[in-house]
Amino acid sequence: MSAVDVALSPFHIESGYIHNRSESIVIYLTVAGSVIPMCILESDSIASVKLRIQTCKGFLVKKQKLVFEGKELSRNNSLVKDYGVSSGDVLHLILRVSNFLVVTVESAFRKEFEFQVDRFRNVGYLKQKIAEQAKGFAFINVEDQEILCNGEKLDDQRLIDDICKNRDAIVHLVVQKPAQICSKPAKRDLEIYVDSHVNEEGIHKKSPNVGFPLQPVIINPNLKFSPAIWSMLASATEGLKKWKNPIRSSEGTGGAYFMQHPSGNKYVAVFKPIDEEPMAVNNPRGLPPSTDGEGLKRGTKVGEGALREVAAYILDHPRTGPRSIDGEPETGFAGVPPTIMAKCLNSEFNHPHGYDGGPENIKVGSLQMFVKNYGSCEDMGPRDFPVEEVHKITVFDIRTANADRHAGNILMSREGGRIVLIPIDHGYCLPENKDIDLLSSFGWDLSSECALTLRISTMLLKKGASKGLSPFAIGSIMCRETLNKESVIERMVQKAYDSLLPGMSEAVFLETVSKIMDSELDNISLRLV
Ligand SMILES: Nc1ncnc2c1ncn2[C@@H]1O[C@H](COP(=O)(O)OP(=O)(O)OP(=O)(O)O)[C@@H](O)[C@H]1O
Repeated sequence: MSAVDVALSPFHIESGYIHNRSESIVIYLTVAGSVIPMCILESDSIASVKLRIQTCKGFLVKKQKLVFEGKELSRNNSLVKDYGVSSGDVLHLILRVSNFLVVTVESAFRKEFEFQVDRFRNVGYLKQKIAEQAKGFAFINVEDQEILCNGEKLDDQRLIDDICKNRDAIVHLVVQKPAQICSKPAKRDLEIYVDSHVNEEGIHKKSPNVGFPLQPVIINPNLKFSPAIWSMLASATEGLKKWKNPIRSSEGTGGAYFMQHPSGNKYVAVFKPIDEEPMAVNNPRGLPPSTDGEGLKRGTKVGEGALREVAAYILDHPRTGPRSIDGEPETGFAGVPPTIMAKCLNSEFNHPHGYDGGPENIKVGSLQMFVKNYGSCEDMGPRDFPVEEVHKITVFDIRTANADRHAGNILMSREGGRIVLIPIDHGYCLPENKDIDLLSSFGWDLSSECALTLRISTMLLKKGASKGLSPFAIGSIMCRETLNKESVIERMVQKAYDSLLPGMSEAVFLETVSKIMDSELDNISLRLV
């Protein structure tokens, strides 16, 4: 049964589940265009609600994101009532679904090989992958392959997602010529079993691509891009010219598009348009637009995600120090992939009000280099992760007060057999702290508030490390234990703010934070000994 099938039937209220009827409430889950009533208790934790969704609907807990009134219910230990959810409320369920399908190639007698393929690729691409994968035991040219489904020959342009939508699919591969080079007996007919995972996405739109060169948004004309960034831009532009359209990722809460290499064989970049961010007007996941401008996470603003993505790359200093304006070296300490601001015009982006190729259809967003990976850290236990790889990301997250780090936002790659972790998705770094927000009365505007967050986070990282605190201990200082209990860092900042006299400068404020932090960290170190 597919995700879409299960989403259509309402939840049954199991006998025995509702112990205290006075506390029970009915909420409505919206998922993949359907609305599902669900009976829960106000005292249920978010974790248990997600577990019930998994039990009743089959969506894995780790693939679920629940959103209520524009805020993600991200704290699994918090209760439904902590988030102010009450009877009759509507919760949005966002599912993170893998883009990849497992393709198994079998001969009449046994399994031959297995590989992964993106569900939004076409049959022509599947043939290329088969030719590549089959090299070890037989030589199968792309042009000699015919792929059939239910006796019908499949056109090269047909999307793989179309073939196995909502179900596993078995297609037949017929190789026209006998294999020419083979280490094992040649196979004339191979059966391909395509294992389809759930898919909540709609049908991939095929519409004409009005050519428009992808362009970097240049704010400082003195800034030079590194050769790697130019090459990413050139490949993605060439790909668009060759009608290799952007492909929307089935993962994530916003619109994220894979920009293709001109060969159509690989991705070169990920483009995230500003107007498709979570809670933005053209969000393709059906999340309602923000009513107060605040994003999915506290302290972030809708439409600033792309800027934060670019900021994350710039702030990820190389080991030698801050990157110079000529863009070199391109890799920073934590390995955030090179990211720039860009604009692009393409019909494949989400245009709910229509597409005519006019200037109003141009999208501005972050363009990040695509990193070849073997999935995210969600797909693997942490035991094999090198400690320094974990620490480099911890250091980056503490400095930028990143509000959205989870295993799904760290990709896994390999360099010479060693696991390398790549941090992605930095749309929620440098949040404005609500308490620091109060400081705007002293004349600090948005950008200086973000800068202040960065300064205080960096101060905490430096002082914490010099006092021998572990990354976990430092990270805990920045996290709230419960939804409504301020974190230790929030309390320190509040204390400094309370002791400020009108008219005092930012330098004096930071000096006060520094003193408070020293004494708090000494206490924490003593408690940990
Ligand atoms: N630089 C990259 N290289 C390779 N794949 C990437 C890269 N950036 C993003 N992706 C892929 O695209 C998917 C969607 O991106 P991402 O998670 O950043 O989107 P989002 O809408 O901001 O997500 P979220 O809901 O987690 O905030 C990711 O799951 C990942 O598989």
